[in-house]
Amino acid sequence: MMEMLNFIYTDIVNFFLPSMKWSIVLASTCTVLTSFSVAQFLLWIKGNRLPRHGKLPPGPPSWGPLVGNLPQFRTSMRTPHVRAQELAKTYGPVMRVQMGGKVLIFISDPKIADRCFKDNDHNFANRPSIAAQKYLLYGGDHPSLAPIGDFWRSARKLYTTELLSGKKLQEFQVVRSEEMGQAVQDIYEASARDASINMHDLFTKLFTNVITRMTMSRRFFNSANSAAKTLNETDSEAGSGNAELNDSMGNEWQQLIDSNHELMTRLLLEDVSPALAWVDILTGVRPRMQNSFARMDRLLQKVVDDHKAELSSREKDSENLDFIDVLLMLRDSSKTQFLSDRTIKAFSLDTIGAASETSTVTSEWALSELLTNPEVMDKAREEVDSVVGKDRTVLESDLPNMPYIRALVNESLRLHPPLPWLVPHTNLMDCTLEDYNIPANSILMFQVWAMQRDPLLWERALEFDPSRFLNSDMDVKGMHTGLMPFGAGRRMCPGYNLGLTVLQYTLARLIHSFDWSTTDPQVPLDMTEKFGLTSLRRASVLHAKARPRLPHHLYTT
Ligand code: HEM
Repeated sequence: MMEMLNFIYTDIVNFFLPSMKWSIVLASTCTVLTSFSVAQFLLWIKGNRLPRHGKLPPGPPSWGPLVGNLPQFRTSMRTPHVRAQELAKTYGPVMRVQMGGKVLIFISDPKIADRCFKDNDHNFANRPSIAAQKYLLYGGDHPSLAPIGDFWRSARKLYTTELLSGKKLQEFQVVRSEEMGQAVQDIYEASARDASINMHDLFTKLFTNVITRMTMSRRFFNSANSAAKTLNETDSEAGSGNAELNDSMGNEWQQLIDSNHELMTRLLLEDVSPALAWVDILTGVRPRMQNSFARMDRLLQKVVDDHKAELSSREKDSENLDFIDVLLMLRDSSKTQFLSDRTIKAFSLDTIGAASETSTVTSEWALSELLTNPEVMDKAREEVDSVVGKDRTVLESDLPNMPYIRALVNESLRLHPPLPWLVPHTNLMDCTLEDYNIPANSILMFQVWAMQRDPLLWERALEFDPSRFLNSDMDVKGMHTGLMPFGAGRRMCPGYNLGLTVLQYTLARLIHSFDWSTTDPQVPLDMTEKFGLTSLRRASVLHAKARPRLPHHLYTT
């Protein structure tokens, strides 16, 4: 019995994980089971605190307040988004599901989703909050977790003006070009050994380095021949290019990320009731979270302190400012009161978390689709060759002349949105949607994955065909009903321009520079999906082989 309950808790956690890394409510520990009857009672109260009047959305029959609808998802824990899509066919486009005392509302009709973002945007634009945010992250100081209010508005403005504006993207073009050059060189060297390349690792390094250089002028992943600083380099080593690079802090970062991911699967009973917070201390879960967070915080504090020192010694010219520099300068000029060291660290963590994994999984899926659809690869390569030729490499300024590459990225985001339910939203107040009453504090799951492959909305919905976006005004920027991999409304991803540019540039360079194949061309590539911790990934990491197709000198940075 105990083991079964343990299992159920873990399942609930896994169910929530991908879109809700900060919203993990339940997990398995022995103490949880000891406190089970108390917890069950409290959850029952929470789960049943529904509005007194009005019709609730329909949903599958629930197995009681604690277990809720988990059994209906039990056989599909690796692909709960598919199960939710199937259930919505029975229960309709506004469906209620109960999990561990929480009410989840799944929305799978684009017109209804549209109404949420237009008519009810203010109410629906909040985020669920859980105790782990306080212990593992900077709580509500993360712009992406903050409730709608003055802090969130100011933070969003800073993102859009100081990190993600057209001018800033232009300024940091050199960073993207250098990091891409490094990735191409790494692939070239692997191809000389006929080695297969772990594309997930390659993309992770590439995109993490791009965003950490934009945010803090540091590379988290090292590679030879780079003039950029690694996370731990001192100023005197910076830019020498010959400095002996020490990866220990980069490694520590990776360990911390792994440890945080593991800790996020743990239950904090404080989420069930603040009165049970002491249990989390006894089980050791909360102290472990706090310890892991303290290490990450120290690392980020050092980066902030280094920036302060560089700014005060005027080592930096005004042309060369990263996001942390800008935030510190704004703080010093007292234009922005809320910018403490803590919020600056939270901003940094937020950008890395938001930018790296989304771009990584999208690129991995796009390359997988190209490998399974050689005719698409041929068309894309024809376009890139015709624009660039074979005597130079692709530049970002070539992208406006590459409609097929743009269409390729849109089609990848259509079939493989990295966040299949967006980031969960919550409503502060009771409201109605399609005549249904939506209780306050429901968790709203927008079924983007399902809408983007709905045969009623898309011709040949499951075919990977970028040409559907050619000569069409459809795009992925939150305006087209049924296509919103970046979300829509006021919580829409502020990094969509950077994301799209990086994806188009990466794919164009890879297609232009190499012929690609799977490790065993006789075996069809496995395209199975899996809910990862923070995104919808490939079930198996993509390994691929590359063969250079340009003159040798175009592969060295
Ligand atoms: C392929 C690339 C990307 C995809 C598919 C993507 C997707 C998303 C989605 C679906 C959301 C949630 C929207 C919602 O809740 O309605 C989001 C939020 C966010 N994204 Fe992105 N994103 C990408 C790249 C980036 C980049 C490069 C950045 C740059 C820093 C970024 C920063 C953020 C931030 C800060 C939020 C939180 C916004 C808020 O809560 O107000 N994203 N993203």
